[in-house]
This record gives sequence, structure tokens and C-alpha cells, in this order.
Amino acid sequence: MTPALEIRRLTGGYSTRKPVLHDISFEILPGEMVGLIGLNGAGKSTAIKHVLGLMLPHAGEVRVAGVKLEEDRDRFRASCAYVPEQPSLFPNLTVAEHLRWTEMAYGLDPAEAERKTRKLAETFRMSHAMGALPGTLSKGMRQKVMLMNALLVSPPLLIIDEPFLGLDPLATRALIGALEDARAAGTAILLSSHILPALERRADRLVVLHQGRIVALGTPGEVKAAAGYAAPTEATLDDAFEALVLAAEEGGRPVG
Ligand SMILES: Nc1ncnc2c1ncn2[C@@H]1O[C@H](COP(=O)(O)OP(=O)(O)OP(=O)(O)O)[C@@H](O)[C@H]1O
Repeated sequence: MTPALEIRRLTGGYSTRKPVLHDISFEILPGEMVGLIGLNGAGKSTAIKHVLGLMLPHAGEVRVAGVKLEEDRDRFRASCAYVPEQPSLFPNLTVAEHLRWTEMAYGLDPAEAERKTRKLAETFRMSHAMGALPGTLSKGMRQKVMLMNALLVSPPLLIIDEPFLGLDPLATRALIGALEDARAAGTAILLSSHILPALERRADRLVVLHQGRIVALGTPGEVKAAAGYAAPTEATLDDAFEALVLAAEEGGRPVG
């Protein structure tokens, strides 16, 4: 099975003189949900920028749906949808027009896109707001529009930054349901978040970044074991994360 995302020995960042990411490797298979966690400045956004093809590796490679950016720029980009933490929408397009724009940009089947759009609007309780411009929506509603657009595409790889921040409880529940549906349809999902309990419950695997290096990688149970909390344990992912960060800082080397 071709991984939806394959990062091999990636060293990268904003300047080759001072890389942010050091030799990181992990993959996400179709239908898998992986959580990316790390302190502020650990390198999560930088890793995502490499996956989106906004930056080129200094060394190593990034493949999305089996393709490197240099091999097929259009396929690489079309294979991934990204929802940033800060919604960014076109001020002069209504919610419905955003979804229509996405349908055209990704070459989706119009009838199927219309059916999915209607379902997404219902799921996220946005049916009443389809004719609204972004400037008249709340922040959480703007985030819902971003999520609806990404879910409409159903790409091989879906990346969401802080998925649960700013959503009301019903929207959170709707998003979880929609992500489960996307997974069942084969979409691989990468969630970058500081809200560890939410990831602990939902992610198949976690990538723990610290100072641009992977300090633990595996299921929540494996990450806890890497932090010294072997099963059965009462320790939470927050406990394990803190232990991993402290160990990496004290030892100056990766653990796990
Ligand atoms: N545009 C930039 N130019 C140069 N260095 C940058 C730039 N953006 C981020 N960095 C540096 O890259 C490192 C990693 O930052 P990054 O934004 O990837 O962290 P993060 O894990 O996403 O953090 P946060 O949780 O705060 O969003 C930091 O040392 C940061 O100072």
C-alpha cells in the first residue's frame, strides 16, 4: 500500500545554515490518523510546510500519495488539503461560492460535489449560512467553512492544524464524525495539536517532535512506554509528553 505521506530522513527549514528539522522520518498510511505534537517552536508548522511543498528539503524527501514535488507538482499539491489554524477565506465569496470554487479547482464531479456540500452544510449546521460572506461569520463558523472545503475534496492526505480549537461541542462532534467517515473512505489524516487528550483518544499513532527531532513515534501506548510509563499505566499523554521533553533536554538525545 502506498503511504499517503512518506517523509524520509528530512532535514529542512528556512535556511540551510540553520535547519529547523533534523533527519525526521515517518509515514501515514491511507485511513490512518496521526497526531503531530511538540512544544511551541518544535517544528510542527515547518514540517507541514514541507508536506505542502512550500519549502524544499535540504536533505531527504517528502512524498505525498507516492509523488515528490519535483516529480509532479500538480499531483503533489492536489493530493493534500490543509486547514490552517487561522481561517483564510475570500472576503467577496459566499460560503456556497467557496465550496463551488473548491469543486472547480479540484475538478470534482458537480453532482457529487453538490450532494456532499449539502451533507456537509447539514453536518456542520451551516445550511442557513451558505449565502453569507466570511466577514459576517463568527470565527468558529469561518473555521467550519475551511473544514467543509477540505472535506469536500476528500484528498489522499488531509492536514488540520488545531482541529478542535474554537469549535462548539456540536461542531467538534460533527468534525469527529466527518473525520471518521473520511478515514473509512481511505483519507490519511495528520492532526497538529496541543490538546493532547483529544489526540490520545483518536490518533492511531503520534509523532512527538522536540527541537526539530522526533523523540517518540508510535501508538499512544508506545509513546507512553517510550516515556517510561509501561502499560498498564494511569499516566496520561500529557505526562508522557512532559517526560519525553525533559529527557530529551537533559540527555540531549532522543528517547524511545
Ligand atoms: N518564517 C520563519 N523564518 C525563520 N525561522 C522560522 C520561521 N518560522 C518559524 N521559524 C523557526 O522555526 C522553528 C520551528 O517553528 P515552527 O513554527 O515550525 O514551530 P511549531 O512547532 O509549529 O510551533 P507552535 O506550536 O508555536 O505553532 C522555530 O525556532 C521558529 O523560530
